[in-house]
Amino acid sequence: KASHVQKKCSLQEESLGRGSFTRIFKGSKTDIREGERQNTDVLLKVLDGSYKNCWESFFEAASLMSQISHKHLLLVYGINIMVQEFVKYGALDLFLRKKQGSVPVSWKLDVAKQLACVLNFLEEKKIVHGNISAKNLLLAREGDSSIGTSPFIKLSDPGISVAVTVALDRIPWVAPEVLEAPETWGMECDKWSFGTTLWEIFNGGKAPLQGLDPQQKLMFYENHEQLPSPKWTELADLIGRCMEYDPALRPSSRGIIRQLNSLITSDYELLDPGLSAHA
Ligand SMILES: N#Cc1ccc(Nc2nc(N)cc(-n3cnc(CCO)c3)n2)cc1
Repeated sequence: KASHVQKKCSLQEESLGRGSFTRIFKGSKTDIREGERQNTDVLLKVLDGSYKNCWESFFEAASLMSQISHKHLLLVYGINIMVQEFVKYGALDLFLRKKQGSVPVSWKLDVAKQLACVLNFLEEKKIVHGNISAKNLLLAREGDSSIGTSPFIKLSDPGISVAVTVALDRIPWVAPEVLEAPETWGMECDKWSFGTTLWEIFNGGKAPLQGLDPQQKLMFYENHEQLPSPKWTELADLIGRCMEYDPALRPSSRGIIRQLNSLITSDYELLDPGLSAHA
């Protein structure tokens, strides 16, 4: 198992001065190996915003240095700053927990459909995301039915690949076959995670299998268990089909979109609005 090496870079506020195109800061990185913590002083060179057009050569130089080593050559630990667009309302799981179930079913279905659409896009490009979850769905627009605006989500980067982190803490998002044989996993693993994310969306952003320790989580897969079904049977069916232990039985993204559309047209919410509150 890849040892769970956790890195944290803390950054001193004031800069130590300026390089030609960069600002430099003193920081420290903390590695945790076999449970013990090692602090290392680091120097962070950040490219000046005004020179952003020369970031290619900045990265080229840095990556060249990180590929060779010599006792008189400066060690480059990594090029580890990713700059993302700031998404206004942040991660969906936290948003749903804050909203405490006051989010209408139609809002949740809209978000589920948007995720199914981007899943379909990735499937057509033959790209496996590998880390679909509510915490990796970012809410760019809150959506307010009273003024007729709908939510808008953005799927975040997969982050560190599953193989690197201890996949156990990714249960029940990581597909079972990925734990079995990481090299065999393919498109279907994103369908499994889609099912888990659907479950999160309709359970107020609660983390599934919370409180289970890694051993118990492993048993959940060993015993081919399923997450507790939501009351809405059509939704439970869709989640169950996505979280099939046999990858070949999981629906295609087009199948998922079709089934979601049929959910939307069903008059579930009209039946008894009270019901949908806790769907
Ligand atoms: N209160 C608040 C609040 C917090 C954050 C954002 N915005 C934003 N933009 C991004 N590009 C990425 C993330 N982000 C959040 N959690 C993760 C890790 C899990 O994916 C990534 N958050 C907006 C509002």
